[in-house]
Amino acid sequence: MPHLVVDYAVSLESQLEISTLLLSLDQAAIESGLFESAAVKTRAQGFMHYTVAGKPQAFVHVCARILSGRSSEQKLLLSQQLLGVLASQVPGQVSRTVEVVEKERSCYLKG
Ligand SMILES: O=C(O)C/C(=C\C=C(/O)C(=O)O)C(=O)O
Repeated sequence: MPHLVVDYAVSLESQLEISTLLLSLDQAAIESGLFESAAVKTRAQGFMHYTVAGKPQAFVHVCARILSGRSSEQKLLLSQQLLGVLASQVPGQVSRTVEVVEKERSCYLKG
């Protein structure tokens, strides 16, 4: 399954419902047209200690772990759609970042 793994500053929990954010990211991944809706997995982990540029600024980072073989354009579109969710749902002075990481198709196993 494509895995959407969200790291975030726990301070955001006072302004943001993380479960809602995960549902929106899940929806954006499906709308990218790259995945079966049943395949997308999301999870989030809050961090208490963090810095951005040496300051304790809040952050949210999404790592999309997808099977290898998509084009650069497809991966960029996915990143843009996920970042759009962060831009619309995460308020304030927050570092918002997205990356796409490929899982090697030949050794991705399911049990
Ligand atoms: O294997 C599948 O087709 C579905 C799947 C993972 C798919 C991706 O990660 C992807 O399409 O990038 C799965 O784990 O079942």
